Amino acid sequence: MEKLFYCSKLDMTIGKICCIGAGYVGGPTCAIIAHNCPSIQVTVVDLSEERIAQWNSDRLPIFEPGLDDIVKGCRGKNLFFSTDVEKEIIEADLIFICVNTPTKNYGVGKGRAADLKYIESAARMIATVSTKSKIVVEKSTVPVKAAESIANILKANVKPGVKYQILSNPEFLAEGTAVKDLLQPDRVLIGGDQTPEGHEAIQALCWVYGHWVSKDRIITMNTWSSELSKLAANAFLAQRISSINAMSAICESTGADVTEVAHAVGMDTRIGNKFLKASVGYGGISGFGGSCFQKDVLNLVYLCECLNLPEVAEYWQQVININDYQRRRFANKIIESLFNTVTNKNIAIFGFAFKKDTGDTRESAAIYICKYLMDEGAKLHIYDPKVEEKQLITELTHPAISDDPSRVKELVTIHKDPYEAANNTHALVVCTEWDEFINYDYEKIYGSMLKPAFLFDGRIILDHQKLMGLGFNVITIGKRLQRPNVHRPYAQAPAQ
Ligand SMILES: NC(=O)C1=CN([C@@H]2O[C@H](COP(=O)(O)OP(=O)(O)OC[C@H]3O[C@@H](n4cnc5c(N)ncnc54)[C@H](O)[C@@H]3O)[C@@H](O)[C@H]2O)C=CC1
Ligand SMILES: O=C(O)[C@H]1O[C@H](OP(=O)(O)OP(=O)(O)OC[C@H]2O[C@@H](n3ccc(=O)[nH]c3=O)[C@H](O)[C@@H]2O)[C@H](O)[C@@H](O)[C@@H]1O
Repeated sequence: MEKLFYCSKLDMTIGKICCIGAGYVGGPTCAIIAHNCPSIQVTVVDLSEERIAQWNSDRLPIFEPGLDDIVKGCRGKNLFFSTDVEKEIIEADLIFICVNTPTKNYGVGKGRAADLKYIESAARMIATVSTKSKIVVEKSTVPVKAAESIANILKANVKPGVKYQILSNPEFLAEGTAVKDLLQPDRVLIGGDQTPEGHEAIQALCWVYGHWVSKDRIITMNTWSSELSKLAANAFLAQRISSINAMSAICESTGADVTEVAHAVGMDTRIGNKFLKASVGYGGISGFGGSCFQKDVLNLVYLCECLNLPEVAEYWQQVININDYQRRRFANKIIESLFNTVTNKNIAIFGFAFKKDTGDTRESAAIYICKYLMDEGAKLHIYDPKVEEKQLITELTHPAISDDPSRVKELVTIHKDPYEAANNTHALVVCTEWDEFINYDYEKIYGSMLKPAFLFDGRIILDHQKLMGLGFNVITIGKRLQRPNVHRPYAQAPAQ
């Protein structure tokens, strides 16, 4: 049996880990810890009975390639899912706070600041029930100095003999590749107090990750640097996507091809090709989606404003503005191409998840494309291989998307088969880069559509020349396509 890590300053051994929040991060992260650390008992708790029941069932609440096998391999041995939040907190030596931190939709900072109410309630719960010392690890993405608030809540309510150390350990996994990202992380980041007690807590968490991550990939620093590094990393990634999307607009007006531009730029080793080529291929449609980029960049903008750094806030706000612009631009292009009206036209939507290999729809570009088309009265026929019907309807009937749920019902049909979705439509819009879309029988699809048949490839994944050969009018991002053998001169700059 492995010797467990003993923290002399807190007088405890790391034998039990509890994770508060059984979501996209808490579930996979703890499954990987349990898989790699058989001597540690890991329990993931959540207030949602439905979510915990799903984690304990054959159908996990989230789709992540490779996750099923890992969960099934350790569930019931050293990995548990429970709604008994209090009991698990009491027993744990180390607690991950992995709750959601959405953008605030009320009060001060509405629409920009991170809503920390779930973090605070988790911290208060720990403070209320703990009867022994603990290391509390902030894994949720938070504004800088949030760990200080957690520490203040814990210390203000501390029981005699109980001590706490607070660490920041932000998560960098991406959905769809969570298992790979967790098993082979680029880096694990741990921030803590620069005191002997803080260093020991940092070492305890390094020991946990050290079971499968090599030492040179585990970096430690002060808490505030760690918190800011997470926001900075997401802001840099989002900025790259907005940069290439801004270029895509120039490409469409000049005859340049954004794929070629991204290739040329990305060959510079100082710049690198990641999140450039993909941004054209994956994010081209309408900028970035997903639960985090927008929320975290907005969170950074708000932080800058609070710190009285308006120029810095404005700089990062532009990343969001370009993303919004890209979304709108693509929807407008669909409407313009369809002879400036989509009212009562049938439009097939291929893909609703915010990226491939996930069923997550949060902030998905497809939601906004659907919204803009529904606003114009288009009839949508949606197909996604992983998104559940209930989830899809919840997104489209959200008050920010539609103020009339009955109208959504009238305009939207959800299909289980892509060929059915495309049948009798005026246009087909690819919104997610699912691999299966590449190999469909487009000849069959073309044959079943109304003519002229339009195909809008928002992810730049299809063979455009082949599709045009079949008869489709193909429109994509960052490139003007010409029908084979048809000569169209480039647009000239407007006359002075
Ligand atoms: N989704 C992602 O790919 C990534 C997310 N993050 C960050 O990780 C955090 C969690 O994100 P997700 O897992 O996506 O969120 P999620 O919404 O999927 O999961 C959060 C869970 O916490 C539960 N919860 C909230 N308050 C609770 C409480 N007091 N007690 C027990 N359970 C509670 C909710 O019921 C929910 O199931 C966020 O801060 C996010 O920014 C970081 C990296 C990647
Ligand atoms: O904090 C988070 O939540 C996570 O956010 C992103 O992960 P995720 O949102 O799951 O997925 P990404 O692969 O980053 O894609 C985000 C969005 O950007 C788009 N994208 C991605 C890459 C690209 O080059 N261009 C582009 O538009 C995707 O289509 C998607 O809509 C980061 O990649 C993770 O490191 C981070 O941990």
